[in-house]
Amino acid sequence: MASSAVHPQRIAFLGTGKIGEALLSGLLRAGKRPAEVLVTARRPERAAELADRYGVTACTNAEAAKLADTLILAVKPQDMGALMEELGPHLVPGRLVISAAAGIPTRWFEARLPAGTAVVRVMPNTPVLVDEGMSVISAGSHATEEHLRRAEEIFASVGKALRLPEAQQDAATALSGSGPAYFYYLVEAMTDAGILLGLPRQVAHDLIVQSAIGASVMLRDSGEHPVKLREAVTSPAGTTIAAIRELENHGVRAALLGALEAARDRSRELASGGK
Ligand SMILES: NC(=O)C1=CN([C@@H]2O[C@H](COP(=O)(O)OP(=O)(O)OC[C@H]3O[C@@H](n4cnc5c(N)ncnc54)[C@H](O)[C@@H]3O)[C@@H](O)[C@H]2O)C=CC1
Ligand SMILES: O=C(O)[C@@H]1CCC=N1
Repeated sequence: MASSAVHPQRIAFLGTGKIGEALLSGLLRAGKRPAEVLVTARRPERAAELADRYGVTACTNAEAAKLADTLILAVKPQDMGALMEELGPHLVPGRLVISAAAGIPTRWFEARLPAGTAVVRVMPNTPVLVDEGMSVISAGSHATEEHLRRAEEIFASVGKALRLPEAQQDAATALSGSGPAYFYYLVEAMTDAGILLGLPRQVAHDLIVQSAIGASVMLRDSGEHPVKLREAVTSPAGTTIAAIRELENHGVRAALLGALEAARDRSRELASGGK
């Protein structure tokens, strides 16, 4: 998925933690020149470490606001209010502001930035680290087609990028933003099950991870509905149906419906940078 077609513009990451660094590394892999990338962090040692590791330039939020054409905001929703206070007075008109924060709507940023600032809301996920990210992109009220294309160019360089109406961002956050965590959780639980069945931990891990990779590639490439793929594994009176009966008895399908609803609701609660 990585391409070398990233726009020759200066991009700043404000708050370069887990997702910020994942995006930064992906963008550099995709061909973005380190000289065109700025990073900020709360702790100066962290910014210096990133500058050292990636060859990018560490700076303050105020400097980033003046120097960068595109600012990618990747602090926690709870820290976004403080970041806006630092940025607002320094932001030069004409900049593109991309927020990766869960929950916070574009209108919240527009109310805190110079009038007319283009804001794009993006929900990426951590597989951007391996160029298999899923990023959902929505325009704020001053973002033009050109701004959306610039955001798409950044996120499509590290996986898939999909435009959706902003009203669907909280749902997308529950599905793809948090999604990788659900799969890791399943792998962790199934590895424990392997240990219960007497396998060494590493063997159990390898069996489950390769099964997950095989199943993912089939889901992506076969064109078959997941039900069909599952039916092909489920032999009459066999082992798989015995396991599925247990999953149904424990309400795993209902638990997933409730879990994703809870994630969507939490995203909504974060709308005002809430606690
Ligand atoms: N981790 C994930 O999988 C995803 C996270 N997000 C969003 O990305 C944002 C960051 O999440 P994570 O990377 O998980 O959190 P994190 O805590 O790893 O990263 C946030 C970073 O921002 C820094 N920071 C806080 N205030 C700052 C300031 N004023 N100036 C400069 N740096 C500052 C923190 O020191 C920290 O390093 C959140 O808004 C989250 O909703 C979105 C998609 C996926
Ligand atoms: O857990 C969170 O709030 C962030 C947003 C999506 C994934 N991680």
